[in-house]
Amino acid sequence: MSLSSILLKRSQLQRRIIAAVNVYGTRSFTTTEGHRPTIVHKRSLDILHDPWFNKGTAFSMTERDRLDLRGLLPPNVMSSEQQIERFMADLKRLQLSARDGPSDPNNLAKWRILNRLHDRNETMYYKVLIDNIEEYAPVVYTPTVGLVCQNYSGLFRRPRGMYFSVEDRGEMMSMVYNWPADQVDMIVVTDGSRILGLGDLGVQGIGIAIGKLDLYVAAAGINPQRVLPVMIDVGTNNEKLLKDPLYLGLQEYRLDGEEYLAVIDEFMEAVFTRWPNVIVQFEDFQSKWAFKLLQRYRNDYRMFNDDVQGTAGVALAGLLGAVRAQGRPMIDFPKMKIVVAGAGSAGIGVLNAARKTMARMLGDTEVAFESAKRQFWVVDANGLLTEARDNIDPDARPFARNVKESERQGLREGAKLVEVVQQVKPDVLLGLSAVGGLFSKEVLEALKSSTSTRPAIFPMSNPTKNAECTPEEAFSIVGDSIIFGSGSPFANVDLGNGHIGHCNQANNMFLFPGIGLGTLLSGSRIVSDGMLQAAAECLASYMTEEEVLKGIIYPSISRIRDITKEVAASVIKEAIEEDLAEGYREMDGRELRKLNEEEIKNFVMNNMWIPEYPTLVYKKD
Ligand SMILES: NC(=O)C1=CN([C@@H]2O[C@H](COP(=O)(O)OP(=O)(O)OC[C@H]3O[C@@H](n4cnc5c(N)ncnc54)[C@H](O)[C@@H]3O)[C@@H](O)[C@H]2O)C=CC1
Ligand SMILES: CC(=O)C(=O)O
Ligand SMILES: [Mg+2]
Repeated sequence: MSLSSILLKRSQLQRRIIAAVNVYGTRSFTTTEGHRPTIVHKRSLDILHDPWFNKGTAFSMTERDRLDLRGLLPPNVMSSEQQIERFMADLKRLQLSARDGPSDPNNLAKWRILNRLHDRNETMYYKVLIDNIEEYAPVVYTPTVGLVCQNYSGLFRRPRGMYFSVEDRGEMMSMVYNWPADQVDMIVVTDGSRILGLGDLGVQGIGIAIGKLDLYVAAAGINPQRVLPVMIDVGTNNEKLLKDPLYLGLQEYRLDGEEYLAVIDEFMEAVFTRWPNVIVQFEDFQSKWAFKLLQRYRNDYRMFNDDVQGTAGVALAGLLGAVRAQGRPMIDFPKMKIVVAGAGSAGIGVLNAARKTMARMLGDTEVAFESAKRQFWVVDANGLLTEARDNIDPDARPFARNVKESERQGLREGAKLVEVVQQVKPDVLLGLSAVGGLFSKEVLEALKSSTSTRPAIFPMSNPTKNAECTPEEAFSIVGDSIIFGSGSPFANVDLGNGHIGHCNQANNMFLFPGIGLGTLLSGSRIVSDGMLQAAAECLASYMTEEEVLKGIIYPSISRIRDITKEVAASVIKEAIEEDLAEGYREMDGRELRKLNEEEIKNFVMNNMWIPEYPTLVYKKD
């Protein structure tokens, strides 16, 4: 369509609006409704990106179908009045200070500025992000992404990603074609049911999928044109959102049981039909579904669950780092006593991975596997988990302590965290409970009697406010020699004696980009346990002895591209060893098998997207 005809169409539209205003006096810009339609020569995202034609969330369902917009907007259709109310509420909120975490009160304002750049110029956005990753990862990712999700109704401007809702049942197979890209490498999908430690945020959880994919681009060099954030809106059980007139999602209770599964099945079938080589990362699904969906799909689709599997690998690397930091060999790992607070998708994932690793180190026998579980004490919302507990969650059952053994240790079913720490004197206290401040003064005091020379404290819950303790609390109460790793970033602590207390970031961001990239480039049809184990081992051995002895057990985020390259190469190597590697593009499985370790790393690096402007030329269709 020529520029002059666009301008003509626009001036026609303008005239019609003016005429409508003249006829109806004070009526708003929706007065074109019911009149002769405006002919547009665009569809899909092109309409949403055109300020003249875009109506955002006000596109009716029939218009969405007519214009190939289905799935490109949150499901709740809003009136123009509601849109303005939402905009004004957000504008007013700007006047309140957007405080998030102790370190930076302006993070939400920074997010808005970065988000506007993201909408205008993706290359520049990613260049800014990559070049300043240490400063802006906490803005596009945890902790600020949590605040963004909580305020998403107000922050929503230009849609990003796809929304599949209950209302789309039976339509998903065709809807996926509304997405403009013929190639999609990476999807991050959430149903919004457990966003970080913030609970059920419904459709607003799309922010977490966007934030994770930002790291896929920044860390793994996945081409931003080939990523797709997805929100599956099956309702919400968040009472506040159910009553909020400005909420963008479906205002009904969450679907459950077979009906829920049918929606996720339909989504998986649709995306793998259009993009057979895509990798789907499941993110922030409530535990109840996280494990079930993983078991349901992992043998048939290229998918993994980041909270269960990515977190497990990162925690395992931290646990092994804690052994090394004591100057002990890694093989001492099976002797560690570990208290885990939180038995949800993340906690159970960590427990399973750590137990398996211990068993492998002890000879990989049934007996070793059985005895390894005795190294763990699990405390959830109901206290210490023992076999005396009613209705134990099947995924947690293997870690329930024997009642008699516990009594001998002075512990009973439901014992408080502080009692468990007092009696067990653990080497490691790890939190995945989502309860801010759970590692209270009393708990940390109790940890002073740890039998370890360097107790490790991992308050891994996100965002910052949900961390089980701060580094200041941990170092000041337990002592200068501790190892500290938190899910969200904290600044190092000045210990006041010329020494620095190092704050590691124990976050799955060090693994998921490499797992995704390695799977993509290996061409494996599944993400195997071996590939995940290889990723974790690579991270565990990445730090030098000297760094580890200083308490630095994870890399700085400024090295995230390098660690991601290493992790991806390990994943590819393992896929080759397991005979799963089918290759990527011109590098088919046979060629891939010929590469040595260095060549695999070069192959990975050469396939990482870098933010540079390409030269553009125009060619008529
Ligand atoms: N650092 C990282 O890379 C990651 C951190 N996480 C964080 O882990 C947290 C938990 O995630 P999920 O396991 O998926 O959540 P979840 O809701 O499935 O599990 C939470 C668990 O904590 C327990 N809990 C609640 N109150 C407790 C208390 N007072 N004492 C001890 N345990 C208590 C619950 O019983 C439940 O077992 C979230 O904050 C999330 O942000 C999750 C994945 C990765
Ligand atoms: C980091 C992450 O995946 C979470 O907190 O859920
Ligand atoms: Mg997560």
